[in-house]
Amino acid sequence: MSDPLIIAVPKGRILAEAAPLLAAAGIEPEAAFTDEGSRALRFATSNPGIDLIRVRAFDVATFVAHGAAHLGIVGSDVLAEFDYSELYAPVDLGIGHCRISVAEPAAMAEHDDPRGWSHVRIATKYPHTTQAYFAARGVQAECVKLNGAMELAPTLGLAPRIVDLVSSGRTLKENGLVEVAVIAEVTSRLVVNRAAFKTRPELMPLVEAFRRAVDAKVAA
Ligand SMILES: Nc1ncnc2c1ncn2[C@@H]1O[C@H](COP(=O)(O)OP(=O)(O)OP(=O)(O)O)[C@@H](O)[C@H]1O
Ligand SMILES: O=P(O)(O)OC[C@H]1O[C@H](OP(=O)(O)OP(=O)(O)O)[C@H](O)[C@@H]1O
Repeated sequence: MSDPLIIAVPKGRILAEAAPLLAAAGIEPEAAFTDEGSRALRFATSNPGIDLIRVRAFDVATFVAHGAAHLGIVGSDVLAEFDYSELYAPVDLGIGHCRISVAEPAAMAEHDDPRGWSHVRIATKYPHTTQAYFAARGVQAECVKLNGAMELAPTLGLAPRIVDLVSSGRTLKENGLVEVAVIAEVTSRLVVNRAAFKTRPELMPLVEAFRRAVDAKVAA
């Protein structure tokens, strides 16, 4: 028998939305998987041919692209930032809905015209996405890379604008910022390592099981 298939799932907010989809696709992980207190990183499932690993959202793409995991669940924000050619993203899972946007202090937005920008300094976790977005508009973007709490950057003078994920808008509001442009809508995708897809025949029915689980959720 070949080694188990490894599915990489991000810890954090996606995990709660992903768990019912995994169950609907016939993957029942051991209880520790959804226990935030557990320090384990690899988990058995009801299927002896499938194990789950719980990693940081950005690392899901890295594990799958390098073939260390065969399948993964990852936000389209992460996929766009890395643009790994080894990843095939066949199913939009319809979870993790948000958008990636440009934001700035409310007072600045009152007399700011994005059409007049020629050079911008941006604090973000997404420097490639940011540069590509602005370059397509003829604007040079200088990025300051942060891993979180981007919203602090404008008031502390690190960068006047940020590019970050927005869902309810509450984080921006509570930090005195407003959204001035939407770069892209974001949902989580099922990703597969392209080489593994050719060599592991069990992957195709698994991808189809996820597709059916998403269709059933949409129809419900
Ligand atoms: N507010 C949100 N609403 C909906 N989906 C979100 C939201 N924020 C993030 N996401 C999605 O969830 C993924 C993981 O985000 P999360 O905030 O849990 O990670 P993180 O805290 O940045 O991760 P880490 O702690 O590993 O750095 C994102 O890549 C995105 O696709
Ligand atoms: O528009 P909202 O509904 O307020 O959501 C947006 C926030 O959600 C994400 O952060 P998260 O809560 O995952 O925390 P993080 O800073 O640890 O990534 C994102 O980075 C924003 O800060």
